Amino acid sequence: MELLSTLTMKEAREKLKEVFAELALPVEEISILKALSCIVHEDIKATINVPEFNRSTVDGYAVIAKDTYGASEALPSFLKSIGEVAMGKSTELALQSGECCYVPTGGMIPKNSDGVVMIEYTEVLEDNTVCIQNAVAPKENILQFGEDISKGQVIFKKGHKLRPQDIGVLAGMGITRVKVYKKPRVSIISTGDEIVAPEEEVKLGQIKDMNTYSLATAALQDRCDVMGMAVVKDDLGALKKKIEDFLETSDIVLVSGGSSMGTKDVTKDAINAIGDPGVFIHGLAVKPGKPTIIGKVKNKAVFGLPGQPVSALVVYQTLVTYLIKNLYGDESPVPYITGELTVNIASAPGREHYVMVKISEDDKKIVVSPVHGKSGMLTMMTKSMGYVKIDTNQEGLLKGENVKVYLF
Ligand SMILES: Nc1nc2c(c(=O)[nH]1)N[C@H]1C(S)=C(S)[C@@H](COP(=O)(O)OP(=O)(O)OC[C@H]3O[C@@H](n4cnc5c(N)ncnc54)[C@H](O)[C@@H]3O)O[C@H]1N2
Ligand code: MOO
Repeated sequence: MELLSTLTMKEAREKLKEVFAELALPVEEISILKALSCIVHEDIKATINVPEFNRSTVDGYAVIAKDTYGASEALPSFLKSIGEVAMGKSTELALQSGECCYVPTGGMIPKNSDGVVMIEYTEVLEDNTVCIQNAVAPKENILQFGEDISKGQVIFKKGHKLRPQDIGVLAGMGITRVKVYKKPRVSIISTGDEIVAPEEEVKLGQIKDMNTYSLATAALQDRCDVMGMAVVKDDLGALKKKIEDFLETSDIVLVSGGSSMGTKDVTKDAINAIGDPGVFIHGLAVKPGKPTIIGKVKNKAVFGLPGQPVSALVVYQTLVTYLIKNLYGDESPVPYITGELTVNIASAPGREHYVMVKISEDDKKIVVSPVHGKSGMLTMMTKSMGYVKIDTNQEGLLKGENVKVYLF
């Protein structure tokens, strides 16, 4: 009997990157309001300086810093006010030594001024004299020309994922449209004679479909367009036909179930029957997720994920997300936090082991404890906040050890 090959996760990722190196996503130009979480397709350079003029960061009096040295409540400096800067207006005012000028927060600093004293440290006396009760250093309370963004500087590199603050910066430079990668199109099939749709009645021996839904929403979370979802019986012809249909509109097809070596496990044959090169990985040295299949047909990716709901989602997160990020050129690491293990966790060497864990705060420490269960129990994942990785050759982790928890 043909046995599963057992590539390590690292080897599988390298292979995935190599095989799908040509599978580039198309690019589109969209409004920045639609671009949240989109991946920037080319370096974006600043088109202007921000700010474009020296700007006060407080309400107060623009001064020549030297004129305020040593000033305090007990021993103030007295400066002559030469006027006021209006918000949103340019000013021609210029300070001479011994002079000051009122500026609102965000207002333009008059010529020769190099500091602003906050209004609460000043008092206006008669004859436009202002009593200054606090000293300021040069550049204090001023946002300098180009200090935030300087024209020509690369502000977002190709591959950057846009967040709300990034969208704000683009708007601040007058860039209202950006070139980003189009979303990858993903379709999902669950196979199994026992699987019924969630809204249908189950007979004894049948189960309601979880995987189509958990995988579709995982793909949405990865900013994919979900093109199709279907449940198919364990039938080679029917599965082949459904995969082919979905390949017409999708970049990636996910099949859950039928990935193992049972007589009814037809996913591998269905992928191979569609075309070359077909399946190039069957079996990973990971737990859960051992009977994973990966194939390439019609220059697109087809994954055969294990049917067990936890295994399907873990393989999705460790491999499918990896491919999607690669298509985007998104090199951001998987977010993790570190914490201290509350118990020993055993692991059989030979497979990289992903252990679902809970995180809590105890005595100002982050503590990590395993959530027990089997890969058929999806609630094991709903009770978890992430997973801890035990390397292939490690026999386990020890209580008190600091571990990385990859969050999901
Ligand atoms: N002789 C061997 N048997 C098994 C091996 C092996 O290496 N040798 N591997 C085991 C591991 S590990 C896993 S994981 C499973 C994966 O098998 P399949 O991918 O073929 O999955 P199925 O047999 O179709 O289903 C497994 C399990 O999950 C339930 N399931 C399937 N699809 C769904 C769905 N859409 N929603 C909810 N639950 C689903 C299904 O009813 C089964 O209970 O193989 C082991 N066996
Ligand atoms: O290793 Mo399988 O993928 O969990 O039960």
